[in-house]
Amino acid sequence: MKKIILLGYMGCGKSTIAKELSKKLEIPFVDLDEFIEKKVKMTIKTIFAEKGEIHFRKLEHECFVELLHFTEPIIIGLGGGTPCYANNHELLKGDDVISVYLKASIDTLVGRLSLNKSNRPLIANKNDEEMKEFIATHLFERSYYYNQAQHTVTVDQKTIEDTIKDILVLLA
Ligand SMILES: Nc1ncnc2c1ncn2[C@@H]1O[C@H](COP(=O)(O)OP(=O)(O)OP(=O)(O)O)[C@@H](O)[C@H]1O
Ligand SMILES: O=C(O)C1=C[C@@H](O)[C@@H](O)[C@H](O)C1
Ligand SMILES: [Mg+2]
Repeated sequence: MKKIILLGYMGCGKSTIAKELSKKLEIPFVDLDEFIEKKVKMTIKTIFAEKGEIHFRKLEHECFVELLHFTEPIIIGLGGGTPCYANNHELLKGDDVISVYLKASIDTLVGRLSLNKSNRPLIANKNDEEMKEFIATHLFERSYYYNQAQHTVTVDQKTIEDTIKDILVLLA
């Protein structure tokens, strides 16, 4: 069984969808952000604050490669920025992986992230208006990398179940 990789902007639902998909397929789920946190025994927030983003991106790449070397099937939920650094987008195209971009509109992302931003260092200090502008620009810059995924599933106005169904169709 190939490794399933879910990717997309912060708040698109990678962790949520991966957890549910993991239950359905009975394949373990590894969240890259959590894998990094366990490995270095620091939260992402603290890594950014104390070591800086460049250090985080290096760690993120190393951990992503480590997960791809696991021999057993796994579902990997990437960090929001993972495909956009260290040529990680090239790793989305291998024969041994199925990569799925969970595509969310700016409004969907702002709606979800405004409720829960304190642990997301890139947006933690922004109000809703600033966040909308930031996400619009950032999503535009990142789309090239997200679009390197083998598949795209749109998540706007869909329940978690709807999105899972769309992914299962791709995997069938
Ligand atoms: N299909 C959905 N419908 C409604 N809410 C959702 C859906 N998917 C996720 N959410 C909600 O959106 C929020 C963000 O989801 P989640 O944390 O899974 O995103 P993420 O892509 O893993 O973000 P990050 O990159 O920051 O880790 C959560 O509060 C979650 O409950
Ligand atoms: O979009 C990003 O660059 C990030 C998303 C999160 O998943 C974390 O990996 C971190 O907060 C950076
Ligand atoms: Mg997540």
